[in-house]
Amino acid sequence: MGGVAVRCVNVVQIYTTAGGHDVVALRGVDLDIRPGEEVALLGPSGSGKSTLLSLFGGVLRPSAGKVLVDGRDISRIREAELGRLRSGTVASLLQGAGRNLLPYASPEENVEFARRALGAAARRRLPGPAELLDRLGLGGLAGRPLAAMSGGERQRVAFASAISSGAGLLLADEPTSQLSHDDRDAMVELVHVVNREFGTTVVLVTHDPEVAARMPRSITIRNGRIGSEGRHGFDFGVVDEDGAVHIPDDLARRFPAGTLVQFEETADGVVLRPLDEQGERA
Ligand SMILES: Nc1ncnc2c1ncn2[C@@H]1O[C@H](COP(=O)(O)OP(=O)(O)OP(=O)(O)O)[C@@H](O)[C@H]1O
Repeated sequence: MGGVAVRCVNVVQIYTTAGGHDVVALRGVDLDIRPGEEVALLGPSGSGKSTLLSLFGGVLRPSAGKVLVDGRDISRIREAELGRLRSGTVASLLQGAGRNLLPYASPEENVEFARRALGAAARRRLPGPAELLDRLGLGGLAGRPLAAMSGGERQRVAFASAISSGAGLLLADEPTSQLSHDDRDAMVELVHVVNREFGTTVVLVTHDPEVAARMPRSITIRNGRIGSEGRHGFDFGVVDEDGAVHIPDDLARRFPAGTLVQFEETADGVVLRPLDEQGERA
């Protein structure tokens, strides 16, 4: 199946509300996600995470800048190609997706239903429902109607159905938010299994720091911009196009807005020193 790359170049997204007001949801996002990467998107409510997912999924076109999915510029491609991208390249898993499955059908029948639009060549190339469920470690659910399953089990079947058409990019919007701790952990493990088995690129929105910590890369969106990145348990600032770096929250409390700071290069790096009102070192 294989994963696809996602690239954002100075992406701006502006919504116009019914009242005619403009809301700037993204204010210049630069981002590269390599094929097969697993990325968590974090950030406060309203920071722009779902907007970014909608752009990656070809549901929105950016107001300015470029979004490239598998090398295709979604602001330029025609509607028909955008439709193919949405149904073939991208799989989306929404919150509570398990509720939207066929309740009296088995997992195999649900996966088969999700594959109904596939052509003959894709059917030959991709694993069938039973093999897919086995490879995802969900073979034990086979044959049981969904109505007899727990919410977590149904969500796992929804996950299998979402990726069954061979998408190279999986977009998951808070897929663990309504799950117990055990089901949440099983869902995160399923993300890793899909990534390992098929090389799928995964972008997962979450408010749960424990979920984010279990992804190899996490990106925090703040106020429509990339605020920081975490990799393998370490947090890093990200320099934007204007040379600005977002100060981590714990440091920002010590440097209220308007604080004068001096940058001093040392042998070890750069030191940031606050100045007092007289312009002297505080
Ligand atoms: N269709 C829309 N029309 C107008 N404004 C919108 C629309 N969709 C989102 N917004 C606004 O854009 C900004 C970013 O919203 P977005 O849903 O992307 O944030 P989010 O980080 O996903 O939030 P949450 O964690 O609450 O889901 C917010 O200010 C939101 O109110």
